[in-house]
Amino acid sequence: MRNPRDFFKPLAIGAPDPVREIPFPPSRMIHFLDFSNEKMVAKVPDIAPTVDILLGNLEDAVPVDRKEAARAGLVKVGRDIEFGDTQLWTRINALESPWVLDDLTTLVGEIGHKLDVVMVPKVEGPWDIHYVDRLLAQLEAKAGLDRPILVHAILETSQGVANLEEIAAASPRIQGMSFGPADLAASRRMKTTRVGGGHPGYQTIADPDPENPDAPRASYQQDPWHYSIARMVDACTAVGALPFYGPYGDIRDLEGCETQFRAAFLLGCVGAWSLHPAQIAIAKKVFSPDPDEVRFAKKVIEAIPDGRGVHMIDGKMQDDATWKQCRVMVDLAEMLARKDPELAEAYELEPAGT
Ligand SMILES: CC(C)(COP(=O)(O)OP(=O)(O)OC[C@H]1O[C@@H](n2cnc3c(N)ncnc32)[C@H](O)[C@@H]1OP(=O)(O)O)[C@@H](O)C(=O)NCCC(=O)NCCSC(=O)C[C@H](O)C(=O)O
Ligand SMILES: [Mg+2]
Repeated sequence: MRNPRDFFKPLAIGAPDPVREIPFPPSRMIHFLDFSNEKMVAKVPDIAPTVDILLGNLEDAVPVDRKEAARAGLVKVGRDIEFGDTQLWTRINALESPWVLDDLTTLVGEIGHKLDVVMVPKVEGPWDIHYVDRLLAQLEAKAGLDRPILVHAILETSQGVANLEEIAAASPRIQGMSFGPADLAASRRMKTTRVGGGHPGYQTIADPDPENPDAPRASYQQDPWHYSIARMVDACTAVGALPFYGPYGDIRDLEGCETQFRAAFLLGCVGAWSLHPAQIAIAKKVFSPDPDEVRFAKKVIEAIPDGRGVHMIDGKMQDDATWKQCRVMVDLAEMLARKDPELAEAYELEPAGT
């Protein structure tokens, strides 16, 4: 095991110091784009200001014969476009693939100063993060970067989920995690062909009524991703990293997407992937707290300035712990209000610059 005293030392001579705190700017949606797709690229100037994170996807969904074009397209966009406060991420090819070395060397060398986070697919254990960590340090030193590029791990295999605590703690670069429900379902031999979301086959059923055994029994669809999301949230927040829900593949099912995103938000995720422009507004709505909840949280904080003792507010018991819950809500609202004047108004908070 590495000497714990060295955890925050750069892994290459001349590489920037690792961050001590993971930055948490607005991160409600990671919008996926294939930069070899001309139609999508044409939409970048309009889409970039509307999303919190724009991601150049190089991995699955990019055909093999367009891998290099997707990488070159991302380099061009990274060079040509100023993103303001929109983060620029990439999803590199899998570590076992023939493209990943060129992905990292090209992107860090050409647009490393613009790149905030590298998403690494199919991470199986801390050893995958250690590999990327050292390589990024070498490339950052070579490129003369003055801030480190962070790493986001995608959990897409049962081994990755089994090791997620070790993955989260593997490097100070770990920005956060998402899970890839399609790859993960395949790895676990789950019997679903869907990309995230629920399944009508995953149900609980009420007991038969002894008085009326032939009566229809109430049955409810369950969330097959609950366990994975909850574990990921704990692993990430335990190390100060950010958990995200992954993709919702049924693009036309906007209600299903909203419901899945909201369940993840409630459990602690800060955002989700958007695969199509229609999912951007959903993520924005779901991962921005509800104005009524923010109003109530502000009321609690104003009524209990020191966050101590027990109080009744609107018929509900409030104490030190509920005060912290309210702080989570208001801190998020304040952070989003600094970016979005409409939200600032909805939350009755001061927008940025006032
Ligand atoms: C899913 C799509 C293939 C759907 O595309 P399309 O059929 O073209 O949809 P529309 O006709 O409704 O599109 C309308 C216009 O919008 C443009 N468009 C579509 N998607 C995007 C986008 N993401 N960003 C910007 N613009 C977009 C279309 O080009 C149309 O333009 P125009 O004709 O000029 O009006 C497509 O949305 C898509 O490819 N999305 C990204 C898919 C992706 O990235 N997949 C990988 C991530 S999910 C994954 O990897 C699984 C995971 O790893 C796991 O294991 O679970
Ligand atoms: Mg996948």
